[in-house]
Amino acid sequence: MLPASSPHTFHSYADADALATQLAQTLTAACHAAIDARGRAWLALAGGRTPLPVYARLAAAGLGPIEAIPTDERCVPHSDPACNLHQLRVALAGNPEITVHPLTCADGDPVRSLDLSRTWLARHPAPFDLVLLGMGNDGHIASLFPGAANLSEGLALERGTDVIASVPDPLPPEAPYPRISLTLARLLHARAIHLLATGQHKRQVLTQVLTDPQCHLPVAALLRAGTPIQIHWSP
Ligand SMILES: O=C1O[C@H](COP(=O)(O)O)[C@@H](O)[C@H](O)[C@H]1O
Repeated sequence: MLPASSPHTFHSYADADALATQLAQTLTAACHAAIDARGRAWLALAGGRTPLPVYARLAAAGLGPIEAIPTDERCVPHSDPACNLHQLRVALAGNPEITVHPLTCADGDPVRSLDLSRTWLARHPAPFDLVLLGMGNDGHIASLFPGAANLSEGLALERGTDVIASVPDPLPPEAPYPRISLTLARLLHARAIHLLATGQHKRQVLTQVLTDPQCHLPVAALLRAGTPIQIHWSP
């Protein structure tokens, strides 16, 4: 899957269950190392459906203090099942030592949410101990969508803006909402970065990105940034 010169590592699993078990062990080990070194683990965790079994396994592990934020958020109320914060908190609820902080206001208002997330991230500048990213069928990562008007701001590699508000164009039918997203530069400010994808369509997207230099999907910007990424895939 990867050219010999690639800085990345590709992990292929027999099925989604095996992927979730192994990836949860990897997250657990990273959290233990961070807690031993710095007293807490500091994570950015993908939203969407694919990582939820990983989070359920992580919540079941004996860990220590973990603070996390979503990599991105849908601008909906926190009580809405489409809210990444909501899903993360539900999946991690079994472990009271894990705190997930919001990127948005409780009502999901995009303008005030951008202000909130910028202020909050400015106060929390430490590199993430681990970033777990998902990927959409359209090659988006976090909420950095191919058709967004301000995508270039979100993908810029110079540190400056930690978070952007954007509107996917077209809106994805499964989650048609304005978004708040960490920028690629902020996501790369991390000790370890993992990318999670399941299914044949997402594998084709990854293959295209890794083999076609003319492919300019957001996930391509991640994989060409020069930072080693651990890619996890299963059917
Ligand atoms: O909208 C989003 O989509 C991606 C992928 O989600 P999945 O359900 O296909 O796993 C996700 O990584 C992102 O955090 C989320 O907001």
